[in-house]
Amino acid sequence: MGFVKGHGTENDFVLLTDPDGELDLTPARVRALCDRHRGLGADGVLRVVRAGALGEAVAEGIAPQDWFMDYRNGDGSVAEMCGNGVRVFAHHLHAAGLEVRTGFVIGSRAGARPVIVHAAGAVGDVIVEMGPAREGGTSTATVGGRHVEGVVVDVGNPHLACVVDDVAGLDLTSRPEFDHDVFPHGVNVELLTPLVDGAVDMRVHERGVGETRSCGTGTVAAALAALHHDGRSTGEVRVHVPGGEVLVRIGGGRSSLRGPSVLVARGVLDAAWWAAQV
Ligand SMILES: N[C@@H](CCC[C@H](N)C(=O)O)C(=O)O
Repeated sequence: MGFVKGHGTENDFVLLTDPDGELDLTPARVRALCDRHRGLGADGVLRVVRAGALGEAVAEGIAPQDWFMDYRNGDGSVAEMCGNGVRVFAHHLHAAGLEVRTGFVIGSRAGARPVIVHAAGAVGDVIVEMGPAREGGTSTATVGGRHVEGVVVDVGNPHLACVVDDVAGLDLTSRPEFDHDVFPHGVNVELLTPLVDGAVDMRVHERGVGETRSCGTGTVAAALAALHHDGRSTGEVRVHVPGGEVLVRIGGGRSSLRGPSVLVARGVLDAAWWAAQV
């Protein structure tokens, strides 16, 4: 079976192209692929499948012939959406000749995500319409022993985006403690600086992964929290993450994410190794 390895601002993925949905992608196989010692190493897996090939019902705005991003976290869990993943997914579709249009829809469990591919060369450049970023009040978490407060944001997946004064100093080695009544299915926790000259610095602890070098949906949540902290509800924010920079726009009940994508390698999984990972 062929694979592609890629990343978006160093949030890295293994892509498995499975148009007809034939792959038995078990949690154990996802964990093995993502393991940085016994597998290829990645934060998550993107299965590239036609929406119509999925047994599950897909959301409004997604046609059976659309490509669907079946996203899995490195721990094997399923997540609704991945903003960096969508950009890498779109880049891969172009590079593999599976899509020739520059503007098209990618399906996700959070709904249809229209993309525009501005470049699909060595470094891709993709804008994703991320849908509404819904604010749901405030909540708290404990991060490395420190109490933090943040904005609850639904970007299709759950986030707690916290403006703090020392992003670099907080310990994200272990999973933040959070309010399970507010986040019954877990949460991605972002730490960010206040908005200065239209930009913030952000770090993230991702549900199902750990600290990663970027999280696209997290940057949208962070932009909303930064604007909120600045007394605004709309605007454009450059989000600096350890793995690079993305641009988020929020306004008119919608959000968009623009950023790079890199396809690193193409290869073939060993059939015996794959069969042993059940
Ligand atoms: N890295 C992704 C988000 C992946 C899913 C997340 N860990 C979750 O469980 O919700 C992104 O770029 O958005």
